[in-house]
Amino acid sequence: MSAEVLVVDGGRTADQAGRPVTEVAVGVLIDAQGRFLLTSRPPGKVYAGYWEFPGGKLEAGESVEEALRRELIEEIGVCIGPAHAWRTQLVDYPHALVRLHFCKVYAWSGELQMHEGQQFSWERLPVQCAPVLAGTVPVLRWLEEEAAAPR
Ligand SMILES: Nc1nc2c([nH]c(=O)n2[C@H]2C[C@H](O)[C@@H](COP(=O)(O)OP(=O)(O)OP(=O)(O)O)O2)c(=O)[nH]1
Repeated sequence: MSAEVLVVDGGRTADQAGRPVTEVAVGVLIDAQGRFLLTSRPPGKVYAGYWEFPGGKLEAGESVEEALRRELIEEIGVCIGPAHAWRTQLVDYPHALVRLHFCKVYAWSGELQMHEGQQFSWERLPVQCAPVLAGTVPVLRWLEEEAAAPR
């Protein structure tokens, strides 16, 4: 868990009093070869074309795992098995203050289908996709740290 706020695209202060936090469930899908899935943000969304891990906002009453399961069916056509809560990161964008709940996922069913016009790529470190969304960059660092010192 990171207590720090990552401030992106602007000089806002770290004082977030009164700003609503949007909760976001994010899946780090890891395949049998140790690769992880990145997808590009669809046309029409903020930061369109930037690469990220698939996921989306929690709806009212949903848990992170429920939201992630719904979002991945909607966005990439797969039904995930267990979502293992991994790290959280608070990110202050101009458009929103978001709390990203990153989960590792090792099992899913179905074939990848990009339902929103995204691109996808199975990646290893260092990633070949660019640009990577600012709120996604810390995840690559965490993966590097784990690769250097596996638990
Ligand atoms: N899915 C995802 N979102 C991320 C990552 N990193 C990061 O900063 N974000 C931010 C971008 C957005 O502000 C927010 C996700 O919101 P979104 O707009 O993609 O969610 P959504 O699919 O529910 O969108 P919508 O229903 O409003 O169209 O989280 C990441 O790795 N994956």
